Amino acid sequence: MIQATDLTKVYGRHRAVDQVSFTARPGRVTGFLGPNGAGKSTTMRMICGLTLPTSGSATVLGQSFRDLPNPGRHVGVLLDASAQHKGRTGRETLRLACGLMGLPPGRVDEVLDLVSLTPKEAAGRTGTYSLGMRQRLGIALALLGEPEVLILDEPVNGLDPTGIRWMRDLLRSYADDGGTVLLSSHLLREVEAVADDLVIMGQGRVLAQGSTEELLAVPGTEFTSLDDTRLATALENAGYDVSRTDAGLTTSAGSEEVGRAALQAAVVLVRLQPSTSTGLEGLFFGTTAQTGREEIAA
Ligand SMILES: Nc1ncnc2c1ncn2[C@@H]1O[C@H](COP(=O)(O)OP(=O)(O)OP(=O)(O)O)[C@@H](O)[C@H]1O
Repeated sequence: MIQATDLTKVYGRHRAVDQVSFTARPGRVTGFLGPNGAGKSTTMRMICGLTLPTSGSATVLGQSFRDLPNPGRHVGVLLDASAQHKGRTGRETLRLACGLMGLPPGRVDEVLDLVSLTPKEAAGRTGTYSLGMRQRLGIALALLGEPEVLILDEPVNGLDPTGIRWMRDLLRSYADDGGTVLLSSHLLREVEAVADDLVIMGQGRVLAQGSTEELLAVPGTEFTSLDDTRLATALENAGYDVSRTDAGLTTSAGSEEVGRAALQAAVVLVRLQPSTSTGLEGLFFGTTAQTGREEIAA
């Protein structure tokens, strides 16, 4: 469990993170989303005790990160995949971390296998690694101590499609086994595919949070008819909102009300169905439109 309570970070006159509160629960993947500069990394760094909050607090497994004894055994952290010593090999990096955490050296081969780094790759210096290989090593380090909580900042950056699928399966089974995952990413569709809960940030604040299902559910009805203008007017006159989408018209009215309005207006309905989700992309761009940042790739 991760609990952030009113976390705030002010740099000079800039409120990088402004009263951010959320809970990431065990058994669930919590997706942490927001455009560049929204404050995701700063929030994660405060949770991990690497950046001191201006105000507010965060706990991991009920304690502040800094108070956790042997934190690597409880919390696996990947904040910057490039942070490793470039002159060391992947295997040396893991062996060193094993020693620090008091783990048997055999654990190195287990995690190398888990993240699919070959013995040859593990023998190479991390300075020569591709971004994808660095991410895999970062994940190996995070998983090394078999922690109950994972905090991962952009872990799929640099991974190829197979790697992205692998990461999704890994996080899913980790959460299904009772682990807590906090995952930030710009890859919206990936987050949509794996996250049970979402926290969406913009300009340092939480703009929306809740279960993915709940946040993506769009109430209302989609329809097409032989006279959309006439039917839309009938629905608007009855007090419902109507908007045009690529697929036809969407209204806040339920199916039955649309059917009745079509009957009264003598319009033939061609298609009538509950609104399908606009997807995370729609929610994301909708909730962060005010920030004016649109460079997030799907
Ligand atoms: N050490 C620092 N000193 C001053 N400003 C900082 C510092 N670290 C972050 N910021 C600012 O805080 C804001 C939030 O940055 P942060 O890196 O947390 O955002 P982010 O959501 O992780 O963005 P990205 O997706 O681009 O990584 C930005 O405006 C950034 O410039």
